[in-house]
Amino acid sequence: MTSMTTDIKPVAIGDVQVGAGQQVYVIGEIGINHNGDIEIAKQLIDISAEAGANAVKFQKRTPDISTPMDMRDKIRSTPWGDMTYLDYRYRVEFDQAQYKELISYAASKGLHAFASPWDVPSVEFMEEQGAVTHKVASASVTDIELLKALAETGKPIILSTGMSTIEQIDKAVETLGTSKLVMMHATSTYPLPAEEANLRMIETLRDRYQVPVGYSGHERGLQISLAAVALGAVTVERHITLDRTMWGSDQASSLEPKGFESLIRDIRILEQAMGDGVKKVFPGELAPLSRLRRVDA
Ligand SMILES: C=C(OP(=O)(O)O)C(=O)O
Repeated sequence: MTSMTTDIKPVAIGDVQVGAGQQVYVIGEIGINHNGDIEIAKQLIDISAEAGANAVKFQKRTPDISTPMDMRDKIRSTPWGDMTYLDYRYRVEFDQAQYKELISYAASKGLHAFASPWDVPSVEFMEEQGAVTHKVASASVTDIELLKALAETGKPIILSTGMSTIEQIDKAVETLGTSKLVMMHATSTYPLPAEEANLRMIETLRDRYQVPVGYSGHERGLQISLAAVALGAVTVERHITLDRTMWGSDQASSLEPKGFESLIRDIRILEQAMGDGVKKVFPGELAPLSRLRRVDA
């Protein structure tokens, strides 16, 4: 258990409380690293369950709406041949039946499964799936129409804050409300260089909005995510992949199975190690005390 105690109340995500004093809610971000292949998605769910994660996450798009106009006709080389960016976006989407299968597969492994919907129909899509929560991707912070649709679901919302100004975040929080909000500090550089991590934002966001704050990381390695936990991050999300050399834009800045497992192992150790900040003499110190201390006071 983490020990950072504040007055900020935890937020219930399904059957799990997310907040200070609770287990860190670790999310394996599958995103689009499945490359449209349901078997890869299932393997990434298996990996998350074996690593001890709490949830897996997908990205859900209606490509006709969520793909920026100037990107649509650009030609992209893909494992399925050259195609427009818009066609590629369709190629990596799952349909309702596939999501149903993935969400129940995740549930059978004890994991929540949800998505960041990138447009209003995708909110409806994930609502039909009965998702326990929805995430706002950093790219969507300024999409007020989307945020309103998310607020209307009444579900807890996880708001990421990369590529955004504090004024844009203020407006997003105003639209979403704070009663069921978990925020995530993020910097959307892929991969994230340490000097852009700005982890002290975790405290800034917590103080400013008085909601639980986590961390969505895009760095290589584990140190920055672990430091985020030491600074009180209540949730950690990392992209995961079967193999960093696989085709796809997020694969290189993702964690492979062993890395994700090490990350969660170390997060669970940190939860215990942070303590409560109240000075005490621990039982393990008594023998060294009697052996080493010369003057008793
Ligand atoms: C891109 C996403 O998240 P983040 O902004 O936290 O990286 C996402 O959740 O789809």
